[in-house]
Amino acid sequence: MAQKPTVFIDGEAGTTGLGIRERLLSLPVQIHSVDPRRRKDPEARADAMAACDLVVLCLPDKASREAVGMIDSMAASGGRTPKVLDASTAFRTSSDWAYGFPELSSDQPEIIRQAARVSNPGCYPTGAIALLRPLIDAGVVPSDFPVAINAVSGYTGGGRGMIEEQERDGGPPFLLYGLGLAHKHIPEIERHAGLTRRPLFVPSVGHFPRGMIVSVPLHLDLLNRNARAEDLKRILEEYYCDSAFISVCEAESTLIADALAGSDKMELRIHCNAQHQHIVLTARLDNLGKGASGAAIQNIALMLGVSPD
Ligand SMILES: NC(=O)C1=CN([C@@H]2O[C@H](COP(=O)(O)OP(=O)(O)OC[C@H]3O[C@@H](n4cnc5c(N)ncnc54)[C@H](OP(=O)(O)O)[C@@H]3O)[C@@H](O)[C@H]2O)C=CC1
Ligand SMILES: CC(=O)N[C@@H](CCC(=O)OP(=O)(O)O)C(=O)O
Repeated sequence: MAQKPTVFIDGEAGTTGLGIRERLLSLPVQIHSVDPRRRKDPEARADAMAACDLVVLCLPDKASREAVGMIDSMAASGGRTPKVLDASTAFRTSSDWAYGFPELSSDQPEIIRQAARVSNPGCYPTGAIALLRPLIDAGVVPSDFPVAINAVSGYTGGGRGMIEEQERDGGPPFLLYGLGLAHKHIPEIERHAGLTRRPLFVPSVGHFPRGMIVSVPLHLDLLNRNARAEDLKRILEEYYCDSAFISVCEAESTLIADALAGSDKMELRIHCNAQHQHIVLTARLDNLGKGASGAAIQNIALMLGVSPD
């Protein structure tokens, strides 16, 4: 029997690392771990990287950059190097990294399959890009449209620090943040949605563990091609008709943010008031599911050429 490919998760004990580890059990791969006491020891990590086919970086941005530096040094000294999937924000707009959103275009799965380095999308960008990219590609939303994006995330989006804080102290019921209007996900959304004007982005966090809604309000009469809500819905339905993870659903009068907690799926909706020519596009997902570990598993399967047992 052929040997199973090996995967090392650097940051295995963190929120995203644990989610990926759990989901890896569904793939025919072998997990290579380091002794937990040496999990931050560069030598132990370098040995693990040299021994595996794919390393998944589930680290803060700075530590991710350092890990990629270690792999670059291994390559420079002629060593065997693993493929890399990075969960941080560090390389999501780098042109020499593939963007790990298989539903981005029909070419994207093959791009990911061939790539040595893939960046896993951010949780908020996953929702925003899924809504906007098809409509921009279709020419309905102009690429320079002044887009404003609102979003709410469960507190696990803030990693271990925020989880401990919210679970220890109760945490505020709802908190608007990123009010300097310079959230780290804005360049990623702009680039991969195909926008040429920087979008406004206002994130928030609620006192619930996991779940997310990303909303994009638009004035229908400012869009191209006299588009109606039905046209936008049809564009999204055609774009995602082959996706096992993204579905286009009927509008609802209310949306509960954590309804997809524990799932790797994402639901897109178009809410419309035709009389006032107002629409709101919404994406609902689990920030730790399709927004992190679920997407990582899709990418790992493509990068290693494996599928669930
Ligand atoms: N949580 C989420 O919803 C999402 C997170 N991400 C991204 O994934 C990455 C990880 O985030 P998340 O899992 O939430 O964060 P966590 O804080 O939960 O986990 C990070 C892990 O990395 C470890 N770590 C930190 N520095 C080093 C180092 N130098 N060497 C080895 N291990 C190290 C931490 O250990 P210790 O705690 O001991 O410091 C911890 O176990 C981040 O870049 C984040 O932006 C992406 C999508 C969604
Ligand atoms: C609630 C919360 O704090 N969320 C995080 C983003 C979470 C995340 O997943 O960011 P990456 O995908 O880029 O790692 C934040 O706003 O910085």
